[in-house]
Amino acid sequence: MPWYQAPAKINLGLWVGPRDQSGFHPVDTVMQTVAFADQLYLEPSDHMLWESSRSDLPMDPANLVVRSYTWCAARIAGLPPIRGRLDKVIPVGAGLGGGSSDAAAVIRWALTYASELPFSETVHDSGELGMDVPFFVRGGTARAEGYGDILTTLPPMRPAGVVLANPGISLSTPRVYEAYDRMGKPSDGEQIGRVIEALKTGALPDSGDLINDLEEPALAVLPALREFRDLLQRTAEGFPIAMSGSGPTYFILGQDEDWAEWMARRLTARGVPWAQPTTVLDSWGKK
Ligand SMILES: C[C@@](CO)(OP(=O)(O)O)[C@H](O)COP(=O)(O)OP(=O)(O)OC[C@H]1O[C@@H](n2ccc(N)nc2=O)[C@H](O)[C@@H]1O
Ligand SMILES: Nc1ncnc2c1ncn2[C@@H]1O[C@H](COP(=O)(O)OP(=O)(O)O)[C@@H](O)[C@H]1O
Repeated sequence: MPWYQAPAKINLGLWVGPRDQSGFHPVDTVMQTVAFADQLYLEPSDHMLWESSRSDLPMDPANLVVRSYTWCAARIAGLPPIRGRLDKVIPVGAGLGGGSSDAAAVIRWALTYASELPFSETVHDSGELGMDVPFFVRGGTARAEGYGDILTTLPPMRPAGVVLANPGISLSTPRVYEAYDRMGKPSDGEQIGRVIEALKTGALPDSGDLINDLEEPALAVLPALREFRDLLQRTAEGFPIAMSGSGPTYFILGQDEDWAEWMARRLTARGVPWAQPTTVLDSWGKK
């Protein structure tokens, strides 16, 4: 099957610790894939040929899809050249992990040529391409600790509707981490355990437990985001809401797909530039 889905993710709580000697910040987060996804057409070919649906995201060596192929080719002897096309729908620089997910889709394709490569080791090492990549190779629901490379698979989250809401602006992840360095004070992190407990009982997490230690830094980098967040909170009327990753996308959780479509229409009517209804997605692609 030449089409691979590269789903977006949301962070159901994101604790961030101070930058350490590695130059990175340790994290503790629960990540969840959603059905809203980039599509990648990947098939073996006799020569390399890349295409992108977006002219501002060319398939050059800076593209995570191309970097991921190069990374795989260095590990998998005999990996054939690839004919690949990226149909990009996930907003770029949105905290939804689109680039990392695209990279992981290429790894999933490449692994079909590498039955001798230990899967867990490859998943772990793929963190070299980006902190969220190991999670996306597996997908579903997982806790990511360390620098995203210590993954604990969690039971699939209950089916739920999700609305992704973005102000139409992108945010640079390194800039948000730098703002955290200037102002950051991590939460105590206990909320992550409570999110996991809620998920295990089939409940949606409480808003109060959906902490994100990068939210205040993101608001410092993009002060206009505060007004956007307030509008979303008023419109969400008590449904769990939080910022995903380094932002600026927020997500709101509700019961099902119909609810998500209703909530997205409500947000659009109130002037939200991009409100995307979707659902949670387990690692086998079930909504
Ligand atoms: C914030 C998170 C949470 O899931 O997701 P996104 O908002 O990107 O989706 C991740 O930590 C995004 O990690 P990653 O995908 O590696 O970030 P990139 O955009 O590649 O930016 C990399 C840069 O961010 C900083 N960085 C990243 C991860 C980390 N644990 N500590 C860091 O300090 C470093 O400056 C690094 O050079
Ligand atoms: N295939 C890709 N999709 C999205 N962004 C990419 C891709 N390849 C490289 N990038 C670069 O990666 C950075 C982060 O992208 P993205 O994964 O969309 O954001 P985030 O880390 O906020 O979830 C952007 O600067 C973008 O130019």
